[in-house]
Amino acid sequence: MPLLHQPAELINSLREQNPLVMCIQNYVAMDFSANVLLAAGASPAMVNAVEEAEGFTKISSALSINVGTALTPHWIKAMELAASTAHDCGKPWVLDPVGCGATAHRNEQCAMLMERRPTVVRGNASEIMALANACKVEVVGGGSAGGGKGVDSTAGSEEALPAGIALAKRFKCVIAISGAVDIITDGSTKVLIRNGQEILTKITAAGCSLSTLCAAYCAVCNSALDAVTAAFLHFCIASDMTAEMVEVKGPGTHRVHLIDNLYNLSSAALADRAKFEVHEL
Ligand SMILES: Nc1ncnc2c1ncn2[C@@H]1O[C@H](COP(=O)(O)OP(=O)(O)OP(=O)(O)O)[C@@H](O)[C@H]1O
Ligand SMILES: Cc1ncsc1CCO
Ligand SMILES: [Mg+2]
Repeated sequence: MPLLHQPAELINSLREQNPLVMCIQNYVAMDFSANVLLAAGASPAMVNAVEEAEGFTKISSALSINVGTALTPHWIKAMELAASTAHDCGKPWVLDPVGCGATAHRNEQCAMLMERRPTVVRGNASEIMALANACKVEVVGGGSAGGGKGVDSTAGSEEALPAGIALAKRFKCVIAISGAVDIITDGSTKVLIRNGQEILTKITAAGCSLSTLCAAYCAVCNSALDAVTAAFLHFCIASDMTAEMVEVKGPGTHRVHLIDNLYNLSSAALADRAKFEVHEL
C-alpha cells in the first residue's frame, strides 16, 4: 500500500503554508527545536504559561508537548489544558514522552496526557515500551518495561514495535519509534525509514525537535501516518546530507549544518534520497 500523500509534495505544502506550531518544550530543546522548525518551513512559538495554554492553542495550527524537564504543577496544568484544547478543537497534537519509565511521576503524567488523545506520539524505543506499561496497555508479543537510561534509549526500535502497535490501537493514534531504523505505525500499517545518522544520538534534542517537526507536518496533512513519514524523511535526509560534508567532523558541526540542510533540502532531493517501506501489519 503506497502512502496517499507523497513526502516530496508535503515538504512543499509545509513551506507554502508555514504553519504556526505551539510548543510546550523542555528547557534543553527550546532553542534547537525552534531553529529546526524555522529552517524546515514552519513558524514556532514556545509557550509554557498556563494562562495562555488555551488561547495560544486556539490560534496555532498544531501543538507539540514534551515532558522533558519541568514536570512541575504549573507546567503539567499547561500541558493538560493545551492538549485538551487541541483535542476539543480538532487540532493535531504530538506528545514526546521524554524519559518515560524513569520515575513513577513521569509515568503518571505521560499516561494522563495519553487520555487527552494525542494525534502522534514520537519517542525512542525505551520510552515507547515504558509508555505502554504506564498506560497499562496489553502488549501482544512484548511485555518489557523498556529499560532506558534517563532520556536515552537502551533498546532498538523493533523491540518496541509490539508496544507501539498496542498503543496505536488503544489510543487511535500514530506511534513513531526512532532508532537505527525508524518505525511509524497506526496499528494496521508500519512505515520503516532507513535514512538518518547515528551521530544524531549524540546531539541533545535531536529527537525532541523531530517531534515538533511531526506536529508541523500534521498541520499540513490530515493523514498523521503520511505527515510523520514526511517529517522523518525531511529530518533524516537532511542529516544524511550533513554527514557527507567535509566540514562536518562530529556532533557540534553536524548540529549546525543540519539546520542548513533542513532549509536547503529540495523536494526533488527528498524524493531521490528517501529510503522507506510501507508494510501492512
Ligand atoms: N542507531 C541509530 N542510527 C541512525 N540514526 C539513529 C539511531 N538512533 C537514532 N537515530 C536517529 O536520531 C534521531 C533522534 O532519535 P533518538 O532515538 O535519538 O531520539 P531521542 O532519544 O528522543 O532524542 P532526544 O531525547 O535527545 O531528543 C532520529 O532521526 C533517528 O532516526
Ligand atoms: C538531556 C535532557 N534532559 C531532559 S530533556 C533532555 C533533552 C533530550 O531529551
Ligand atoms: Mg527524546
